[in-house]
Amino acid sequence: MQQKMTMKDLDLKGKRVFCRVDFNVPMSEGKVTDDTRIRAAVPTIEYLVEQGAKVILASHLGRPKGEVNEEMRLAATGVRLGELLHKEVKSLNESIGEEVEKEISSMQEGDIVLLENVRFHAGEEKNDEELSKAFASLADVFVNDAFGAAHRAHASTAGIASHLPAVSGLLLEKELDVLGKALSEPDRPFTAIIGGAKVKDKIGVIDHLLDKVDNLIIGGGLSYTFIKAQGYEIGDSLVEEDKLDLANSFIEKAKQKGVKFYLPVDATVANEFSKDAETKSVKITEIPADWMGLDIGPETVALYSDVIKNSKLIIWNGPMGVFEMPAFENGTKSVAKAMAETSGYTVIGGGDSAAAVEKFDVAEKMDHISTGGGASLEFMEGKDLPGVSALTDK
Ligand SMILES: Nc1ncnc2c1ncn2[C@@H]1O[C@H](COP(=O)(O)OP(=O)(O)O)[C@@H](O)[C@H]1O
Ligand SMILES: O=C(OP(=O)(O)O)[C@H](O)COP(=O)(O)O
Repeated sequence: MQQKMTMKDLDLKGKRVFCRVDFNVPMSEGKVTDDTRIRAAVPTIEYLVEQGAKVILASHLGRPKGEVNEEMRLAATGVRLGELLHKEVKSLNESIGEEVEKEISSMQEGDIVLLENVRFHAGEEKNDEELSKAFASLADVFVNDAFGAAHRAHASTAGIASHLPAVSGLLLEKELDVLGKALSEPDRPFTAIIGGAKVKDKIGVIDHLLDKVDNLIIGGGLSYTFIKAQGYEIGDSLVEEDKLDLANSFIEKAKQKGVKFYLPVDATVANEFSKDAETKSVKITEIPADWMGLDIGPETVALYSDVIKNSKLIIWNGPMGVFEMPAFENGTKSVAKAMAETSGYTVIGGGDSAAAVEKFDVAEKMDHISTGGGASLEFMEGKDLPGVSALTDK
């Protein structure tokens, strides 16, 4: 990939810096309930402050569809950032316009303002030229540190980059570095674990990873499409009937490439989709007709844990079962534990897997937890990330 300019390539003293972060964090009753993404942006913000920049932070929160939504204001993230930095962060209630310009014109070096949710403007998600120019007019330099939104070609992630010197922030750089190295020069054996609910969302990533890995482990709801494709009864388990041929073609591709393709050998099945359902462990070839597979079974846990422990590099994306319900958390919890115990380099591909390692208290033991779910998936599919390609070439 073409090398992009970073913050370190520019003299930022006294410069107005429009820094796009991803503060799209979970909130409840107006408070931030998980500040991981805010903490992940701190090194970049501290660097900008140390360099004497005037720091103008911008982010989206939720999907307000181009309208002001009181529940999606960013002020609470500004409060949390202020606590983390021990420094004032001034939250504004607009992201463009006269008031914003006035605030910025009175900023001193090292000051920080946080613009309002950029998705309150319909032009943001449309990557509107006028809005991109309006953002650019507020600053001298654009820093993109929003890895979580790097797969979106929006006005504040990509559009603005055509109008200013555009460089990567430290978080964006680190994410690209870790994921990029993993895919281009992996330590072997290299294992990818793909779980979650839908095959259709993971087609690209499975296909691309089959060109790279030594072992591909499949778990979660999407495994039943593979099991059915192999001719077995899966009862009421999740299935995508139109993806059966594709599932078999992946198994075939793995064979041709010499990739070991692991499917569950047993499952925890339930008589209904409920936390209070009746459950039992069965061989994967013996799922009763009216039951559904909601987790991998104990033999699969042992098999997958063994592969994880014998790998030098492991990338994990997607839970092994319905881990939100205690009756079906064992597979995900055990994989998380095996990831914590392996001496291999462990990478968590954001989203639900990141939530799972937090939930099972092993986040500290992972080598890299990506702040982007969709973004890391698209990266692992080999796709171009618009928030990165829009940056200025070195
Ligand atoms: N066996 C299963 N049956 C139904 N849902 C499952 C199963 N295993 C995992 N899930 C669900 O998949 C969801 C996570 O999917 P996610 O990783 O976001 O990817 P996807 O894009 O495939 O939905 C979780 O909410 C989890 O409960
Ligand atoms: O939370 C995000 O995506 P993710 O859950 O896939 O990591 C990003 O902030 C992007 O948000 P979006 O999917 O509304 O564009």
